[in-house]
Amino acid sequence: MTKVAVLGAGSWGTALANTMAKNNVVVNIWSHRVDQVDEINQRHQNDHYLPGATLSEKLLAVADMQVAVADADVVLMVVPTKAIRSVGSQLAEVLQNLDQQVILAHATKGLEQGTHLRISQMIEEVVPSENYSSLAVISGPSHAEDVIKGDLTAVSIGGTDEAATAVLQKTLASENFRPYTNHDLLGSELGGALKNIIALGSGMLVGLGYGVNAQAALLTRGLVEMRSVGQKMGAKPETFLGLAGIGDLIVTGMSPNSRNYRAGFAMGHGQSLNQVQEEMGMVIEGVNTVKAVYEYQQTHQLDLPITTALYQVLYEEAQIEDQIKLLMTRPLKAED
Ligand SMILES: NC(=O)C1=CN([C@@H]2O[C@H](COP(=O)(O)OP(=O)(O)OC[C@H]3O[C@@H](n4cnc5c(N)ncnc54)[C@H](O)[C@@H]3O)[C@@H](O)[C@H]2O)C=CC1
Ligand SMILES: O=C(CO)COP(=O)(O)O
Repeated sequence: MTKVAVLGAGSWGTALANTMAKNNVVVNIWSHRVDQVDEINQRHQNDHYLPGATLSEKLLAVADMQVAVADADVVLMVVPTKAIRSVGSQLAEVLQNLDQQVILAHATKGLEQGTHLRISQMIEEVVPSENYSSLAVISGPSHAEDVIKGDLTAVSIGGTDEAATAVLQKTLASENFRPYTNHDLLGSELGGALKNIIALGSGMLVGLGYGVNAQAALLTRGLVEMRSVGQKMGAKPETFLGLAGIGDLIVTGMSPNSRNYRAGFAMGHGQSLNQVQEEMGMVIEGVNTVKAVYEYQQTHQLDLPITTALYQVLYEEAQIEDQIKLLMTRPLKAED
């Protein structure tokens, strides 16, 4: 029987671990917080992150990473981007101590500040290659809040090792949860990271009172920006037409369950970024990703007007309405 260690017990780590536990996969979920470990094991809840949800009694939470990872076939990292290096370094030590090799996967959607690296590139820098047989990503349209309720969901699992992505697929698949595999790890990671930028903008539009025409325009032109960044970084353009691209853009850009959309919505209503971040209590990945992509475009001859507008709002105190006006009155051009 497959054993999986999920590292990170926020909303997404918990929802994925719970999906696997309900499939009779042996799952240990690691959290660095003992109170959270107790809450999951004793009350089968993780109330801060998934209020009202009852978790599978088969899901075991563990505070010691070495205990969680021992004998695991798969390690799935689901912490925010800014924690990937530190959790990855702890994992490296554990795998070295255990002299163990695993299938290594992650479900994190961001880019590193400063380096603009993808998550798998950061993992490669901190975990010795002898400790994992392959790397994969779980991406696609999947809010934890909907998955935990059993709402129908399809995700994509990107990775070049078909045997490994098939193992992940099997651990997650159910009548309600349908994972597809693909070979484009890079594009699947980027789709998940880049759509958060556009979701922030979509929330802002709705917060300001604009309608679905405006949202459709933003999401469609946003997809063009996602694809240009993706192509520049080496992704397959067709990945952006799949679950990890347009699929995730739709769910995150339209649903109030999205943290990025909600953050944008609150800013559209006049709240400051600081207020929004304090009140959310969960990671809003798009805020850092906007900065990483804005910086990347400066050195890579890209034209990303939506990303630039959002950077101005989030980092240069520009007014959202002024940026919308600038976007709408740019020189007219062909749709390419
Ligand atoms: N929430 C969702 O529906 C989805 C989230 N994701 C992605 O999954 C990643 C995680 O997101 P969420 O679960 O929503 O985040 P979250 O904010 O709900 O939880 C993050 C978890 O990571 C832990 N953590 C933070 N820093 C840590 C550190 N230094 N060491 C150890 N643990 C640490 C926190 O204690 C918490 O348990 C993000 O990249 C997000 O974009 C992807 C798909 C769906
Ligand atoms: O990636 C997600 C859904 O697929 C989650 O997005 P948020 O982080 O905006 O909630």
